[in-house]
Formats: sequence, C-alpha cells, structure tokens
Amino acid sequence: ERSTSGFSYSSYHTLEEIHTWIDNFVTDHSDILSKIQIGHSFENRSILVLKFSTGGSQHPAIWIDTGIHSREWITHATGIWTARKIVNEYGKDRIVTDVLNAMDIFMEIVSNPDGFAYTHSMNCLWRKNKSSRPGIFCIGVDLNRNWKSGFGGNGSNNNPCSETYHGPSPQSEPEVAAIVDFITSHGNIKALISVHSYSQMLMYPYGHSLEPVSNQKELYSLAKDAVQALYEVHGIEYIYGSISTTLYVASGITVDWAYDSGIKSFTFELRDTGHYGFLLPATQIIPTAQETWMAIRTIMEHTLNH
Ligand SMILES: CS(=N)(=N)C[C@@H](Cc1ccccc1)C(=O)O
Ligand SMILES: [Zn+2]
Repeated sequence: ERSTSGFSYSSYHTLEEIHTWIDNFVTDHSDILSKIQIGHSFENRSILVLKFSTGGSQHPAIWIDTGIHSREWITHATGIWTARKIVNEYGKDRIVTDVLNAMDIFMEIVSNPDGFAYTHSMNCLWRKNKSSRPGIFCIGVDLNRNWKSGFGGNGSNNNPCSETYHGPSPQSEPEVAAIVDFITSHGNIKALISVHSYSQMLMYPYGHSLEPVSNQKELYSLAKDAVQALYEVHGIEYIYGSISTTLYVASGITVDWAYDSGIKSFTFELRDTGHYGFLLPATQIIPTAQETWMAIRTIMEHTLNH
C-alpha cells in the first residue's frame, strides 16, 4: 500500500499537496529517492529537490526543473508524473536503468514556490516570484531573466512592473541563487532541462544572442530525435531549434547560464499552442506527461552516451 496511493496524477495540486506528496513519495521509494532542501524562497518557503540515485558519490547528473514560472501548472504536474515514471521504469526500461546505474537525477518540481502559492490564492496567472524591495511598488522578478549569462540584455526588462523584469542583479533572487549554488557546488551536472509552457517547442541556447552555440549540430540533432519520440506518442507536433531563432531573444535565462557553465541544456514549452494556454485542462496532464517523458528519456540516453 503506497502512501501516495491517494494522490491523483491527473489533477493539479496546491503547494501543500505537492510537498506532502514529495514526503510520501520519498518514503515509498527510499531505496532510490531522497529529498534535498537547496534553500528558501523570498517568502521563506522551502525549496525542495528530489534526488534519484542508486549510490556512488558525485555521479554525473541530470537536472530537471519545472514551475519556474508559477502559472505554468502543466509543468509541475508533468514533473510529478515524470518522477513516478522514473522510479517505476528503473529495473524495467533499459535506458532508465542504464542512466540511473551510472548517473543521478535531480528534479526541482516547485521552482517558484511563492509565485505558485499565489496562483492558488490570489492570481492564477502570476508568473514571477514574489520578491519586493524598498521604494519599488511592483512585486516580483522573472526567474527566467535573473541568470548571469546575458543578464539585462534584450528580451528582458529593467522595469519592476514588467513580466520580464530581470531583477536588480544576476542571481539576486533566492530561488535562482539556490539552483546556481547547488549546481555549482555539485560540479558534475552534465545536462539541464528547464520546463515551461506553452507553445509546444523544444529549444536550446542561446536565447540572449542569435549566434549559434559551438555544439549546435549536436543539440539540433538531439532535439530533432527528442521531438520525434514525443510525436510518436500522441501525434503532437513540436518545433525545435535555438531559443533566439525559434522563439525570440531572451536574456538572463536558465539554459544560457547552464550552457556557459559547461552543461548541455534544453528548455521545453509544453502543450498547448494557445487554445487553453496556461489554463490547460487537467485531462491533458497525463497525455502531456507521457509524450514529454519520451523526449526527456531521449535526452537522458544521449547524455549517458556522450
Ligand atoms: C510562456 S513562457 N514565459 N514560458 C516563454 C518563455 C520562453 C523561454 C523559455 C526558456 C528560455 C527563454 C525563453 C519565456 O519567455 O521565459
Ligand atoms: Zn515560462
């Protein structure tokens, strides 16, 4: 009898429900799972990371974050389903078993806990975190513009009332600093996947510049394979390419910082293409998670072998 047996993987959940699920899920799978607190949010909520590990010390690892933009609820739900998929597939699926026998996986499901709580209480379309500073009367920094690479450049905004406000300085936000500190001190993260919604895209750096990254061919080819694996599940079509050429120029973003730190980095924009947008019905959670998993699994396999 799993203590998570009452949890619905086909529903959206509150922060408290997710934190309770994390505790129960770790208890149910304590042989392979542990919970790490990497910091606190601006409003002093715990920032939690799931660690999937079969042992060893400082295994090369893969980082996955969801929910950096709090209104993108499909991403947290996809993260939760993916976490269960990983533990269920270990020992069954050859790729997952090979990956976890050689690598660790770190997954941060609620990467913006203050904003996420706010989407449940006050404003379901809140995107930023909830930081405030003296003399500034608009709240929140865009946690996907607060990273060092290209900080303050085009595709970010220095107006605190903007949805893409980059904050006063790189890593000024505790939610970003916690990830930077964790990944930097770990020192052996090989790949990073940062999950957003919506648009149905799989992208890689750079966002801050139109210039191609040095291993553009590798990332393009992997994105192509991942998008094909995703398509084969439910026939959903993604476009793929570098962020700046596929979507728009955006500066101070997670994946550019990761890439500049020597990490192969990708970012997803999950379903849909705008019909429901951020308010994607819960009936699409499992189909979205199932197809996204096949793309993530493709990226994991490549990371293991390259
Ligand atoms: C709709 S949205 N806010 N997820 C779009 C998201 C696109 C993006 C993702 C990753 C890196 C750069 C840019 C953003 O502007 O932050
Ligand atoms: Zn987003």
